Amino acid sequence: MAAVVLATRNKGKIAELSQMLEGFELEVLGLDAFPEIGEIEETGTTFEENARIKAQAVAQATGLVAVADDSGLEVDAIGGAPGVYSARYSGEGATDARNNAKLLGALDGVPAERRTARFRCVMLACAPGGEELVADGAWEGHIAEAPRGDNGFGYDPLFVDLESGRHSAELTREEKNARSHRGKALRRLLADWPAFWTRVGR
Ligand SMILES: O=c1[nH]c(=O)c2ncn([C@@H]3O[C@H](COP(=O)(O)OP(=O)(O)OP(=O)(O)O)[C@@H](O)[C@H]3O)c2[nH]1
Ligand SMILES: [Mg+2]
Repeated sequence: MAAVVLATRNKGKIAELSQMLEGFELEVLGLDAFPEIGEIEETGTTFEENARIKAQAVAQATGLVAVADDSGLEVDAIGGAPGVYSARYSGEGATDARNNAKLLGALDGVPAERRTARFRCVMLACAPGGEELVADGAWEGHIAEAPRGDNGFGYDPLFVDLESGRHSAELTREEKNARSHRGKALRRLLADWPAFWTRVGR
């Protein structure tokens, strides 16, 4: 069976992507199968640049097609922050809890109608020869005043889905994948996957 490696160490992403890739004729490997690959520094200034950095590094190190996801939260009232810095928003040793606390502090006093936000994701596949396939997705919502729900990861307890009014962390994995930035990006990537796979000679 054809193999791809997910170029991420984020367990939340791996769980969501693995579920969506079930049923495809693909062996999906994680970075834990390649302990020799160290930390990959995300030096880009856009989601696409960072996705490319991660996918290229892993494709070159493994000789396999690698799929990277670079994603983040854009909050309008604070100029689109934390954006590409979402994972590192609260600085050195950032955790989801500290990132969420910092975000609530930054939005202190901002009324509900100005708390609009969206998640963005760029999904990028890279072959060892450098050929690539890119897709993106966005998910509109707003930032609540207090967390709710236990599912998901990152800012999911604070992010409210525009359509359903539910916090992302209240959605099941299936419900989140059906509407999320990551779900949209992956479905777009998979639409062009057969042609890409032929092009890279797999
Ligand atoms: O509540 C959330 N629900 C989501 O669905 C989601 N998607 C992204 N994010 C945030 O954006 C960062 C990505 O940064 P990121 O793309 O660099 O990933 P990461 O550093 O966590 O792992 P890696 O893939 O780089 O190894 C993450 O850590 C989160 O803070 C999310 N938060
Ligand atoms: Mg990262």
